[in-house]
Amino acid sequence: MERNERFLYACNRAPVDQIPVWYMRQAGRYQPEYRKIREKYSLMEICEIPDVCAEVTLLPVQQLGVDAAILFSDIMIPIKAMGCQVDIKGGYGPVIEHPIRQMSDLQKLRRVEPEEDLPKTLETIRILRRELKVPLIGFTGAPFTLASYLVEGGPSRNYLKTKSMMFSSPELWNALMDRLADMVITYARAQVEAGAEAVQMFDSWVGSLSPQDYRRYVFPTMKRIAEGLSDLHAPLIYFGVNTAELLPIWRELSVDVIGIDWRISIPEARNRVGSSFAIQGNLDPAILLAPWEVIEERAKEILDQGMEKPGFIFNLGHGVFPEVRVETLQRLTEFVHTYSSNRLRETGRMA
Ligand SMILES: O=C(O)CCc1c2[nH]c(c1CC(=O)O)Cc1[nH]c(c(CC(=O)O)c1CCC(=O)O)Cc1[nH]c(c(CC(=O)O)c1CCC(=O)O)Cc1[nH]c(c(CCC(=O)O)c1CC(=O)O)C2
Repeated sequence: MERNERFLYACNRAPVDQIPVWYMRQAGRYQPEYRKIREKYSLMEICEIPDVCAEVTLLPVQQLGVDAAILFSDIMIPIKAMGCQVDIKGGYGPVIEHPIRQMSDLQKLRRVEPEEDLPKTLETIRILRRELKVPLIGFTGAPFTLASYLVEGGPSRNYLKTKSMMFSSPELWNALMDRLADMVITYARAQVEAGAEAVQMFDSWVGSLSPQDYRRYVFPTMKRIAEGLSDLHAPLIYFGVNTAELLPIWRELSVDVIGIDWRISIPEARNRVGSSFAIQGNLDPAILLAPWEVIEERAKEILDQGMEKPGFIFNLGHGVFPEVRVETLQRLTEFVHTYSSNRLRETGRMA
């Protein structure tokens, strides 16, 4: 089986000869080469220069030998394209100059026309499609997580302003979610048309909601997005942090892959979502700072559980920390491939 096939086979729950692996934030600050590029350009500038953005995206594919590339971008890039002033402050995160707090603020978020509003992103994808030997994953933030930045004005611990809007002004909340959902659908589709072969929706902070509130305030929007993208010929991955209690609801969404963090085991995640999804995850990224023996033991555990059923993609439970060494991820990638191909062969489950 070719290196370029494994990731998409696993997304579709088809048997593979070794477990595919990629890492959230696989291009970024932990790489000396990225830090060097950042001396010259800001994150936003990298995303605006297709050659540089493609180079940054390609770097971990060449360096680590992962089975998929993820477009180098940020969840806030399309928000900027919607006309909202966004700045990304180093070591802090996205900052919104005029947060969305009332109905009239929604005018700041116009409908996106990707070919006009995000031409550099689409051009980057077209370059990557020509240069990559593995599939390219496009991505977008999901409405709750995007709304949390838009309403809070920046990163938050408790999402108090976001939840206040949700609970106290449901009409405004629904209008905001609707507008973001339209963007997600249009943007995901444009990325696939430009050459992305899968799309991951980052709902990083949705685990801050109870299952009842997720059901009431977020699920209808996610259902509309998943249905709106059901004709996309590219697997849809839905990821969030701390979502163990939400998985029984995610079961009702027509996505292909569910991304989980380290707070739930793979067998338990499979119990909760059922057998019609592939699973992606879920090494605690903090473990990458531990001695290799610890990393290997945990990776083995995850692979043994993941390989129990077809449809498993090795990843972290969240993004790579800037403190991680490149060599650690190189060694881990090699380990995932060799250990899983040996085990799949021994157990007769190899494609
Ligand atoms: O804590 C917060 O709320 C702010 C987080 C933050 C965001 N952009 C940011 C920061 C500052 C920072 O990472 O230090 C700013 C940001 N985005 C990114 C980087 C590069 C890096 O982490 O070293 C950085 C650091 C900026 C820098 O270079 O100085 C790039 C980025 N954003 C994102 C991705 C997609 C991915 O993870 O694979 C990627 C990487 C794509 C790739 O590997 O090619 C998506 C993103 N941006 C963001 C979020 C929200 C949640 C989170 O960060 O964990 C998410 C989704 C997620 O990771 O769960 C918001």
